[in-house]
Amino acid sequence: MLKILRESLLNAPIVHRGKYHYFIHPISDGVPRLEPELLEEVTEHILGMVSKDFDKIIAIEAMGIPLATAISMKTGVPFCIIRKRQYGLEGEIKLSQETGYSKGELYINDIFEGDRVLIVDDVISTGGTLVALMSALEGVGATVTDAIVVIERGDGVSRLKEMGIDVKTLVRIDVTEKGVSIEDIHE
Ligand SMILES: O=P(O)(O)OC[C@H]1O[C@H](OP(=O)(O)OP(=O)(O)O)[C@H](O)[C@@H]1O
Ligand SMILES: Nc1nc2[nH]cnc2c(=O)[nH]1
Repeated sequence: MLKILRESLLNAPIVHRGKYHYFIHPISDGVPRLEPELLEEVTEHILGMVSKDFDKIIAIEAMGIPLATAISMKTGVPFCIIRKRQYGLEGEIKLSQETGYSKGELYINDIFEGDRVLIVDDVISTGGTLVALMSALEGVGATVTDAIVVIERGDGVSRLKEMGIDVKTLVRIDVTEKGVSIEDIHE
């Protein structure tokens, strides 16, 4: 299980963003090319981890989008993208996103009180993005049925756990200048 994901992570190149060792992988970057077999392996696995019914899928721009598209087509459930662009629609919510290597704004549209949402994303690292997103969704009155992220690095998952938020991941990795190593994989 997750054989293609495992192999592709072990072959991922590393680049430096300041002091941050940034791995490059089809699921988190769309580079090298994302083969349909890998997308199929990962999205099937995500669906096997879902614990409750949901009526919207939420994906964070950019690399949550291929995951949400594939899950939407498999389930028939629509997806909303949390965008880095402001639209100025009524009810739009602005979030500040801070990762290990970037800062910026995200905008939520078309999520309302009572929505039952599945969050999917490619990577969790510091957890900053999900902390901001979860608190905004709570403010709206939406219920997060599951938050599932493919690749985990750093302490984001434990940081969210301390706040009472459970995030499921498929694989936990460590990244050094030499490359990616796999610490734990959800078989
Ligand atoms: O746990 P954190 O430290 O908050 O990092 C996780 C975020 O970093 C990546 O997004 P990025 O802003 O790089 O966007 P991308 O999908 O456009 O590459 C990833 O898609 C997560 O949204
Ligand atoms: N592609 C990629 N996305 C990330 N998001 C948070 N950390 C990383 C990383 O090292 N690589």
